[in-house]
Amino acid sequence: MVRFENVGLRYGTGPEVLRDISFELAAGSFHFLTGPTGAGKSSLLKLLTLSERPSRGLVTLFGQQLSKLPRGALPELRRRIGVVFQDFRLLDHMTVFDNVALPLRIAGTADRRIQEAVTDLLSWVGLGDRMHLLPPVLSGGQKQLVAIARAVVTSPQLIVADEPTGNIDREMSHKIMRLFIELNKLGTTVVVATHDMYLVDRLQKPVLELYEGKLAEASWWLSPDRAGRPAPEAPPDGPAAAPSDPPDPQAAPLDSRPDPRLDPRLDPRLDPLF
Ligand SMILES: Nc1ncnc2c1ncn2[C@@H]1O[C@H](COP(=O)(O)OP(=O)(O)OP(=O)(O)O)[C@@H](O)[C@H]1O
Repeated sequence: MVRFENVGLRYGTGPEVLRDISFELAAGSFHFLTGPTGAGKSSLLKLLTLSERPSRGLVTLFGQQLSKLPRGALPELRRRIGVVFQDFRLLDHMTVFDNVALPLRIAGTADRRIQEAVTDLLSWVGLGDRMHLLPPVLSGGQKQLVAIARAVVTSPQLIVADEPTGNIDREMSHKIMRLFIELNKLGTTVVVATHDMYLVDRLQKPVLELYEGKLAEASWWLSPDRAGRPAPEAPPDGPAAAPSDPPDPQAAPLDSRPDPRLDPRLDPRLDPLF
C-alpha cells in the first residue's frame, strides 16, 4: 500500500527535515505516528498525502512509484486518500452537510446518492441532528467529526489524520478513535499522527516514532519507558505484546492516568473497538 525507501525531505534550500525514512504500510493496517514537536510528523504526512514530493528516495503509493508518475496523475491518486487536517479546514459558509458532500460533488456523484451517503455518514458519526448548521457553531470535537466524515465520504483506501484528537476531551477522543478503528475494520488503511501517548498505549497499534527527522529503529505500540517495565522481545511481525494480554499487576502505574482496572470504559479488553 505504502512504501518509503530512504526518503528525505527539505523545504526549498533549507536543511533536510526528514532523513533516511524507510517503512512499509500493509493494506488494511493501522499505524500511529508519534514524535516530539518539530520531529517531522506533519512533513511525513504531507509526503503520504502527496502535498510534498520527496527531495530524495523513493515513495510508492498504491503500487505506483511517485517519481515515475507525471504530475497530471497525482489528482487521481489523491482521490484515494482521505486527509483529516490538524486545523479541520472546514468551509465556514457551508453547512455541515455541504462540507461533507463537497468531495462527492467534485467527483460528480448524483444528488440522490449524495443525499443518502452524507445523511447516513453524519448519523453514523453522531451528527445527524447538526447537518444543517454552519461549522462555527460546532464544538471542536464536532468539527473534527465533520472533518473526518468529509475525509471518508468517498471511501478512500488510505486515511491520514494529523492530530485528530488535539484539544478535545477524552470522551470525544475515544469516539473519534473508535471511528478510525471501525473504518480500519472495513479495510481502510489508517495513519494517525498524535502526541497523545495515552491513546497509543491504550489502542496497542504499531507506532512509527520520529525523532529529529528520523524514524526510531524499533517502533512498537508500547515503549519500555512508558510502561515502566522492560519491553518483551518484539516478534519480527507483530507488536511487542498481544493486545489481549491482561494488565500486569506488577507494572508501574502509567503516570497519572486513571487505572483502567478501575474504569471499565478505559479497559481495552472490555471495549470491543479497542
Ligand atoms: N513549509 C515549511 N517550510 C519550511 N520548513 C518547514 C515547513 N514545514 C515544516 N517545516 C520545518 O520542518 C520541521 C518539521 O516540522 P513538522 O511540522 O513536520 O513537525 P511536527 O512533528 O509535525 O511538529 P508538531 O508536533 O509541532 O506538529 C520543523 O523544523 C519545521 O520548522
